[in-house]
Amino acid sequence: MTIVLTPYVSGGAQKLKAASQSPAGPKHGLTPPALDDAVHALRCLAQLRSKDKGIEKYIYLSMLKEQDPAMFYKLCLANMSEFTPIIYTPTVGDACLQYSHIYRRPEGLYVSIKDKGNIKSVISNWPRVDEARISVVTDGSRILGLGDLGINGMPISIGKLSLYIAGAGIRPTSTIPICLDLGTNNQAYLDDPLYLGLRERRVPDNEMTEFMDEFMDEMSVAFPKLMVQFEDFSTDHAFAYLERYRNKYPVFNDDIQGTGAVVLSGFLNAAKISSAVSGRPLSSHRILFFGAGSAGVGVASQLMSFFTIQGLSVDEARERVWLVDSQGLVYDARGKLAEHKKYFSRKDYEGPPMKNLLDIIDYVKPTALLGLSTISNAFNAEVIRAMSALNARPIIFPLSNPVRLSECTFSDAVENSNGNVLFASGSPFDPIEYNGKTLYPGQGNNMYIFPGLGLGSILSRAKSVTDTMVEAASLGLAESLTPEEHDAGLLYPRIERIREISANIAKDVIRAAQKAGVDRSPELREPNDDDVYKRVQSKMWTP
Ligand SMILES: NC(=O)C1=CN([C@@H]2O[C@H](COP(=O)(O)OP(=O)(O)OC[C@H]3O[C@@H](n4cnc5c(N)ncnc54)[C@H](O)[C@@H]3O)[C@@H](O)[C@H]2O)C=CC1
Ligand SMILES: CC(=O)C(=O)O
Ligand SMILES: [Mg+2]
Repeated sequence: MTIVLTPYVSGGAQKLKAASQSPAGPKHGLTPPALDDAVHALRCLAQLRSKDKGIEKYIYLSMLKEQDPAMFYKLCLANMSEFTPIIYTPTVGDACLQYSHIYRRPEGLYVSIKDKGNIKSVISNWPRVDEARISVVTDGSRILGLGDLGINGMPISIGKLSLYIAGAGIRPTSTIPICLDLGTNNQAYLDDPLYLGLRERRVPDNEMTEFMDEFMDEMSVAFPKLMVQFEDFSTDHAFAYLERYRNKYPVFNDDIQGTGAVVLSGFLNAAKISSAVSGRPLSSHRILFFGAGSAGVGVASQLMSFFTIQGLSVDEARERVWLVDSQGLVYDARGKLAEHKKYFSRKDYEGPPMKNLLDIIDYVKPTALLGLSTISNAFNAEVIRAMSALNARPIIFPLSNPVRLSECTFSDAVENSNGNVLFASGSPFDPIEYNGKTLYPGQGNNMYIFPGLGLGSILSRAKSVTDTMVEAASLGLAESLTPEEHDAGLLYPRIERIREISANIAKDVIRAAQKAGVDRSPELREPNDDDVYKRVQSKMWTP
């Protein structure tokens, strides 16, 4: 097995660019006479905007990032709401689906099951330009809502790290995108002559766990200051490996914890608006989850703290949550349940299986409906109308990605709720004009959380990522709305402010790490919050 790796910052074109420059300025003759950085930025944007298809824009930006990372990140930061749907969801979903076909060059670390027993030497091939601080690791088994994409999952690790760099100022050379190749059960890829991964079905769990133990151990030895973000592992493995490693290494699972944190934050802001209209106490909200996988259960667990903050006991908080999976309402009397669904399984329903979402809404009478099911249009007009009949301001969050799997669109939610919906989706939708008013959709995506959570964990040198650190990230995000954003009815801050938001979240995460006693940066313990915030900002890499 040949392992080839080159960090994307050292491509051939970049070497040519370096050769064309000296500290005193461009070497005469190696660049066009009128090349100017500010004008070139406009040229790059024009080239990007001249492309019709999302995937072409993705390829263009991917090349720009390799050739001129500073220009890429400068443009990204200046145009966040235009760039994120290209480098991240939804277009990154297409890039994953087609990765083996659009592949140009290696962009991360590929570790395969064939390397078991020899992972140390594979990792040692990673070029050490800077000390690695953050790695996003996927096994490609559940990429967004697109299923098992095998090695084609690599762009998700790359995309998340681009957001770490843009959104939290992590140095590009301190990041490692990783895709683990443990085979794939995707028959179309196994049959595809261009497929870049192992042409084998996924290995059994015991073999995977031996591999993961070796991988995590060697990573921690090779990169002692590294923080690992697990991404898009299929649900059973997502829970299992988070539990297995979370007290041993600095690691978190973005789909369980990052999603939990971002949804808690948006839910807090939505519930306050909804309760102000209905007069209903915050503690009496009733939350129906459509989808009970890693994301659904991760969010449900995080939302427990919404209720415990209002003074409910843990048992009372659990009573405010109902789960629905592909078999319908999740309840004990239904029979055998997957381990991760048991905690929220209802004990107070013993009737026949309840499958129809309208029937379930009629039974539960939810104030909030959250979709993490990958089923597009599951929240159809009737469902939205049923939620609107129950609530003056219904909370409806279709959170599945990419956008074509969203449980409903923003315009459907607005139309069928007469403009009253409190809305957040996983992938972005455009604002809508409704009755002479501009309505803005929230984007309830973990991209608001992981950059700040990662940065705070790195700067505090956290030994592990505690639940209190994740909760701090969530509450920090909820509190970061400006008065203008509140007045515009936003549930999340504008993405253009991502650096300021990430710095604030990082400060709160550092404080939580200190409280939990898992920090290893004593120099951050003495300064007050303002000074910690300034130190965080001063550590951010700026293109
Ligand atoms: N907005 C965000 O930041 C995030 C969104 N997600 C999205 O959440 C979705 C789910 O992710 P996971 O939980 O990891 O996947 P999963 O595959 O583990 O879970 C899907 C769940 O939906 C249920 N389901 C499937 N068909 C159904 C049907 N017809 N009716 C009712 N329930 C049905 C399944 O039983 C399962 O419980 C994905 O689309 C993913 O992109 C995941 C993480 C973050
Ligand atoms: C956003 C994300 O992490 C997901 O859809 O899996
Ligand atoms: Mg994910």
